[in-house]
Amino acid sequence: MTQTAAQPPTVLATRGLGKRFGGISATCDVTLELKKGARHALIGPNGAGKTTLINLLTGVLAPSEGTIVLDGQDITRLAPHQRVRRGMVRTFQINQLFDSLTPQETLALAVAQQQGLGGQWWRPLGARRAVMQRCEQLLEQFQLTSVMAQETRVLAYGKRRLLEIALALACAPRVLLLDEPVAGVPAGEREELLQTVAALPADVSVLLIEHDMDLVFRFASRMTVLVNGAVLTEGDPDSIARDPRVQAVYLGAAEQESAHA
Ligand SMILES: Nc1ncnc2c1ncn2[C@@H]1O[C@H](COP(=O)(O)OP(=O)(O)OP(=O)(O)O)[C@@H](O)[C@H]1O
Repeated sequence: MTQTAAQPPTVLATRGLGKRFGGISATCDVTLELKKGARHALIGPNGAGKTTLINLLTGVLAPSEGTIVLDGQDITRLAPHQRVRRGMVRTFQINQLFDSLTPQETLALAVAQQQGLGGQWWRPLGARRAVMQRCEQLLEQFQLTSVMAQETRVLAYGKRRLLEIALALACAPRVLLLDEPVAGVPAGEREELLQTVAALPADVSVLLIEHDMDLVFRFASRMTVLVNGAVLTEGDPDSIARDPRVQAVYLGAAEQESAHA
């Protein structure tokens, strides 16, 4: 009898997930499994339904049908903040940071909240030390130490994106949903961001939505391809790159784009 390696457990799963906007099916019967520690990418051409799926997972949108299960518990009807509390955290395509706070202040607030101290992180000395230690770790991990005391409004765009991911990690996620982390980042600032994304903690399961195929293929060990709201196929990067259906979808999308240019 051959012995198969034990599969990591599933952290996040959707079953038959669907979302309709009037006559449009933005998400159609999506069944997806994110394994513990996964580096999983969700790809697909414009309008494939990636953002809608993330909005369903995070609770911003309610599904028309189907279920979402996090760590074995049905979270389909939970509000976004309840999902964050259970360990599902996202970043956004567009920066959602407070411009007048510094990276250090931003992270201190999030870490204090996560450690149950609310806005009172400066009160008990021991607790404050724990908050500041975690902040220092995050600032270092995300190459933000040199700019930690500058207002976020003056930071380079790549640094702002790094702060966003650091902020998501400050919430101690079990599942991290990264929504186009390099979108809008100038070429010169991309490498630092790519490396940081690649070095995210191994125990955090990551679902990445990304247009930049360079990042996708460097990062992901598993990929799901969405087309017209439905799963076209799923597999490891090699099999996805070789799949003629995937090539046809991307080629078709590129031809449409150049025809409209
Ligand atoms: N609030 C809405 N009302 C009506 N239609 C919507 C709404 N949100 C999304 N759609 C439609 O659902 C489909 C999927 O859109 P979605 O934004 O999820 O795709 P996407 O893969 O994230 O696209 P992109 O890569 O361009 O961000 C599109 O046809 C879009 O027009």
